Amino acid sequence: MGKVGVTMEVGSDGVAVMKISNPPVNALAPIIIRGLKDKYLEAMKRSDVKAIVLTGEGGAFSGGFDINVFRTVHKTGDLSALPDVSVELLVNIVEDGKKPSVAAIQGLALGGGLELTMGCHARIAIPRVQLGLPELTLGVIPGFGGTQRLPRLIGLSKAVEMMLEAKVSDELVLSSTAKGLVHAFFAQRLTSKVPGVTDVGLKPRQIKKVAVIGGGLMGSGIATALVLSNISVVLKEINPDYLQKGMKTIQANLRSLVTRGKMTEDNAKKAFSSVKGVLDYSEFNSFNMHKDWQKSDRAVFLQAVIENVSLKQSIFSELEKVCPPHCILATNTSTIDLNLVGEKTTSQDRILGAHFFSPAHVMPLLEIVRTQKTSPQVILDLMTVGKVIKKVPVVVGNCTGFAVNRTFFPYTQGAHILAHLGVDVFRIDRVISNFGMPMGPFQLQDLAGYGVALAVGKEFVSAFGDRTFRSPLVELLVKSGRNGKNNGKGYYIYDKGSKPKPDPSVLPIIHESIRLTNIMPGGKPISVTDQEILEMVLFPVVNEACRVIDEGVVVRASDLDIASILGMSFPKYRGGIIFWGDLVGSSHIYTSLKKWSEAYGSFFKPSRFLEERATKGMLLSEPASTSQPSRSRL
Ligand SMILES: C[C@H](O)CC(=O)SCCNC(=O)CCNC(=O)[C@H](O)C(C)(C)COP(=O)(O)OP(=O)(O)OC[C@H]1O[C@@H](n2cnc3c(N)ncnc32)[C@H](O)[C@@H]1OP(=O)(O)O
Repeated sequence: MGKVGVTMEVGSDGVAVMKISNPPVNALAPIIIRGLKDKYLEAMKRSDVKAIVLTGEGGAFSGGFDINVFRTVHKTGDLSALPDVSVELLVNIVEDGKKPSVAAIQGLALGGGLELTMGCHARIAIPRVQLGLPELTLGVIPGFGGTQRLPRLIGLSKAVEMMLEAKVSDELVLSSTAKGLVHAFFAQRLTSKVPGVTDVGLKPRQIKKVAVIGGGLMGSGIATALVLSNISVVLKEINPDYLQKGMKTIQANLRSLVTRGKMTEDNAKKAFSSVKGVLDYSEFNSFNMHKDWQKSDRAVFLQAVIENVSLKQSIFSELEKVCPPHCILATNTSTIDLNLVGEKTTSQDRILGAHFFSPAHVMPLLEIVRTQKTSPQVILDLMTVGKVIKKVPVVVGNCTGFAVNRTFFPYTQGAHILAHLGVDVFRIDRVISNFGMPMGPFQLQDLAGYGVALAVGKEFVSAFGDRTFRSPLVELLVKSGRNGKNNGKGYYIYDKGSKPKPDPSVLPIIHESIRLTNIMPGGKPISVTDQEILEMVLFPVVNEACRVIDEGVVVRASDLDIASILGMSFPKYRGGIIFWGDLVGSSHIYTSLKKWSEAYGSFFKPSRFLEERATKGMLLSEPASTSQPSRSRL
């Protein structure tokens, strides 16, 4: 770890080279800002200094203002922790200074880092530097004068305006949006720290090749993600037709990136040429035998076949016979128990789940599911593959639905209960999308297809029967010839080229389901506000998230925040499901759920963890005290 501070060396030519040092990205922490001020004042005073070159240590200029300070301000509400950089340092000292400053940029200059360069009198950069003002992604605006200088690159006469800017910036720092986004920034980085895996001195091994078994929607999406990051793929299918279909899907995925200007034709061709289609395992035993490979290199065998336990079991048994013993055996599954999948092998230590979200080459989350037997090295290796292919890997324990699907199964359930209590499905969808989800639960069901809803529903009924709402609605929809977006008819009508439109002809089917389930109190629709609709859909999700934390399915509560943002598109600016739950307050969530469980049944019953947190007035995100027995599945 380099020394944190600002250094200055004055050459015989009268140029003072000032270097910001705060590894890894030279964030502008208060100590750096103080250092800059001191060194600048010294440079201005010294007669041997004629000009200043401002740069950063270790290959980067600066990644911007230290985001940890925002966190402190969010905790305390005290804005005085924010130093006055825009006027005091940049206008009065740097810009107004009598000696010229040149910013020498390498690596990156982001946010406050870039604004610092704008305050200098000139800027020089090496090619391929990363420049940007990403403040909005944290819910704040460039607060060091960047909004003024960037358009004009001059700001002396605009000092007053800049101060007003500074005022808006201060207000935004305290907004719940900034709090949520800053939380998400750190929560995302924390997912890469997994106790017992990333802190025990293990080194990730290079993965150069992945065999993907199954070229359906998921398999071809995963293969696309891999070749996009230069990992070569052997795609195995069971017959030439399926194989050709899989290869075509990969090609189409790549072509759509070219069409959208995200990659060049040449690169797409190169990527496609690193997929090899095969129909048997004959190629697999030569994996890791390549002459260029180090002993420590590994290959991953990833099965992306349909959710069928015996099929997954037999594939792993076959793989165990044909592939070298140090290869990793992963399976893409969204719900199936991993202990079961590995049961018929003696390779449990190298078996783990790689749950990609569809479309796999687009969605950023990779849920890595470990069992009690998976070795830390194998987990670390798959985390590394995840990062290489630009996913955010979140390591979770084994249970039905793992972290994301399990936490979110009550989302659709709550919406269905409301519909059967007589609340309009389109109103429910509107309320939920106004909250910030990209679409409501009914439209989401249309998008995922009813086959998925029925299959996943069965898994949850058998695992969590005590809190599953069973209704015949989806079956009735299928019987009436609807299959959601797949066939253009669901709760909504899907006409090519136009937005989904609510379909009034679905209402009689819903009424039939209401009649069959008969849960409306006194046979009459309940009357609820939009706020109650929101809470009746989302509080059960928070409740299940509490169980997931309590059972140790996730390393820490904030991992669920990231999993909910990246896997379920929970609004990032709300910080994730647990962060939002804490903003709302465990006590309000608990009392509401209790009231609804008395009125509408056990689906709403508050979990033990929620009850305890509410009673003790503790945050849901607070780690359990060490005196409590560990129930971890990790
Ligand atoms: C008033 C001003 O206008 C306001 C501002 O300047 S707000 C800040 C604007 N700057 C930003 O938003 C940049 C945020 N940082 C990033 O996008 C990325 O970290 C990056 C592109 C700089 C580097 O990415 P990458 O190489 O993948 O490394 P990454 O893991 O993200 O970061 C490395 C470490 O630096 C930390 N870090 C990065 N930027 C930071 C910052 N601005 N403040 C504090 N810590 C920061 C990360 O938390 C991480 O810490 P960890 O190792 O303890 O987890």
